[in-house]
Amino acid sequence: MKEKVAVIGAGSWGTALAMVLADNGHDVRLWARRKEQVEEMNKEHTNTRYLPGRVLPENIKGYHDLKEAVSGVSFVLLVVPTKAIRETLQHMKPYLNSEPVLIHASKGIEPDTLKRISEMIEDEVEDNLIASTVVLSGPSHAEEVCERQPTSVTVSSLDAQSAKQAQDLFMNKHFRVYTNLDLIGVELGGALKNIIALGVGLTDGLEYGDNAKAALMTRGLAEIARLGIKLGANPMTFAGLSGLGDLIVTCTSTHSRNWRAGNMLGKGMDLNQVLKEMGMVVEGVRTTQAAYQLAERESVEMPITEALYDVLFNDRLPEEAVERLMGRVKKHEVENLSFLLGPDFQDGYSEKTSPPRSEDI
Ligand SMILES: NC(=O)C1=CN([C@@H]2O[C@H](COP(=O)(O)OP(=O)(O)OC[C@H]3O[C@@H](n4cnc5c(N)ncnc54)[C@H](OP(=O)(O)O)[C@@H]3O)[C@@H](O)[C@H]2O)C=CC1
Ligand SMILES: O=C(CO)COP(=O)(O)O
Repeated sequence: MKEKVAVIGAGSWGTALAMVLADNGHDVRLWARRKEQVEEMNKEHTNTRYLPGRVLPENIKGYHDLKEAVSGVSFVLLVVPTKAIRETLQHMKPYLNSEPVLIHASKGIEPDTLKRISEMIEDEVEDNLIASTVVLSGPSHAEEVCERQPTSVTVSSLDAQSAKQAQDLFMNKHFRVYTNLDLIGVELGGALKNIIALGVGLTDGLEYGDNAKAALMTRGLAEIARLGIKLGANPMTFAGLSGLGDLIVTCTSTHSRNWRAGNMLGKGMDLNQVLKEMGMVVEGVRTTQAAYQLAERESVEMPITEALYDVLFNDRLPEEAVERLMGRVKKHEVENLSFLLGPDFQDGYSEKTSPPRSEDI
């Protein structure tokens, strides 16, 4: 069925997702805050700043007026950086009269409030729109999606029907969409993997090898899952597209903004210089701050996040951070899974000792 969809945010990801929706025959309104960008999209059918060399299908129309963009639509897809989510929702709120399904595709956690994006949405919109909020996440670089390269993602909502509606809206032969009802896990996986990608970029910049990369990704996933489980996520979600899948793509692809930013840091540039050079959002920086605070609040050990926090915000040298990570007190690798496998679960560490508690690891 042909739907009216407003895509709010015409950066690389908003534009690539608008192209998927346009391929599916929907009537797509792509909102950008800069008038000249909207003019370019409508006259030249391009978005040269964010997706150079790509031609936008005719059924994507650029909008500068937020009211016009969202009036009468069935779906609103929010794809602005996390730091712009609240402000954008506040501007949009008076015009959401058609009770659209709100989908977001942004990946971050807000520092200080420590809220996920669906929780920020809950703060900012009318009650009738909250339950049907959907997140779209997974391994999906805009640069490949707009080339119609095979891509698989996950949509999640507290409302199964809304997740299915989002699945139907996006699914096509290049873009496969799974549903997962673990909203917490899907949002956390997408946000927290950016921290690890920054770290991997950084070690690549320092010219450490593949062993370091594999270790960071594996132990990174362990600490993501540790925090996620404490916050109520389903552990299995972290083995899925929005967990392991997104971690792999972000840590191993030169498309990744987080990996590239980390790489520049590892080569010795300072953070402000790096962010200026990128000219695109590097969500992992603010999310490192948020995750550091969350780990403290929840008493969850997140050594990689803490090490990166020190490099980003406390002027610690990257080499020193790596040295500290390598020199941590001896640990057992496997988390205490007795909460999943029952109290008799044995981890094989020692016959005499009980399995370590997650906070010991
Ligand atoms: N790029 C990707 O491949 C993927 C990105 N994501 C996520 O999508 C989200 C958006 O990222 P992405 O598209 O890459 O970002 P980009 O840096 O490519 O674009 C950011 C967009 O947001 C706009 N913007 C910035 N600040 C504001 C504001 N205060 N109010 C309104 N609009 C604003 C920018 O407008 P302007 O040009 O005027 O500054 C621009 O259109 C992020 O959370 C990211 O993690 C998720 C999956 C894949
Ligand atoms: O989330 C992404 C891919 O799934 C995009 O990651 P970057 O923001 O690091 O480019």
